Amino acid sequence: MLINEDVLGRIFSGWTSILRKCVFRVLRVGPIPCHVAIIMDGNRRYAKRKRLEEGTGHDAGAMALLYLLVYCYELGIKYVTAYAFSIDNFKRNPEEVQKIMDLMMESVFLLARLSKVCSLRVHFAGNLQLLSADLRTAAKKLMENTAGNSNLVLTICVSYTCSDEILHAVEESCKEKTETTGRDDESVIKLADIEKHMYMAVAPDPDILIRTGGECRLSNFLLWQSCCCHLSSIFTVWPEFGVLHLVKVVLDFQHKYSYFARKKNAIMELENG
Ligand SMILES: CC(C)=CCC/C(C)=C/CC/C(C)=C/COP(=O)(O)OP(=O)(O)O
Repeated sequence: MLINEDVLGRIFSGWTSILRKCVFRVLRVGPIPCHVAIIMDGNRRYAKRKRLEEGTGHDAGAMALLYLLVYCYELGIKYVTAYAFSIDNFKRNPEEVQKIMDLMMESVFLLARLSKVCSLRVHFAGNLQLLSADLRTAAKKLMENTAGNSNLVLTICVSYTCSDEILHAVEESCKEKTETTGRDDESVIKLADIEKHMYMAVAPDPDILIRTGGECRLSNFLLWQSCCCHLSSIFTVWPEFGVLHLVKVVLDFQHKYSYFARKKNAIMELENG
């Protein structure tokens, strides 16, 4: 197991931490994204390349996520959303599925510790009914225990696909309208009703969506929310994603910032009539 309690101490100490803070101070002269979303691809390739035991790539992936959270906290990025497990991933070999679920359970404890260090709030987004009762209970407890925190908000998309999220939001909107108006025709459903019931209603739309592992697909992740965000496909596999990759992505974002700001304003004006 790669994840252990010493990790947190290591991330926050040493000369690399000082150097990182200096780089971040310079980066903060420009606009900083509010929300970064990530598709953590390439864990198995990482393990294969390093000739590690099968499944160890996911351990290293969870560590990389932990490091990213600390970098985002230090840089002032408020929201991080990670695609940890899609509904389609349940079709993988049952041993690998179990390994990822166990890892998620262990991560819950580590995230609880991190939440105290950097006032981290954790959300789990997706069809949580598909998880084991133990993991669901642990996830709900972590969400409740961190609900008062506000410096950094992590949303872990698990048992998630965006098409399932949209379907769920439409169903919930219809149910709510029927209860409140007695009408069940879809003409009374407004865009705002659906958005209110999206799992991702807990965060603003992402400014940056990163996919590692060299792929350029969204794989049913945040399709609804990513109409106006900077997409970044990175060749590096997820466990090797580090601070320099984040700095490069943020610099790219800053370079294109005025275009995205104009686009977002235009969409907001259209929505507000
Ligand atoms: C704290 C927390 C939420 C932990 C999450 C653990 C974690 C990193 C899960 C990601 C699992 C996953 C399906 C990765 C995709 O890489 P892949 O297996 O498809 O890799 P490949 O592209 O090399 O096949």
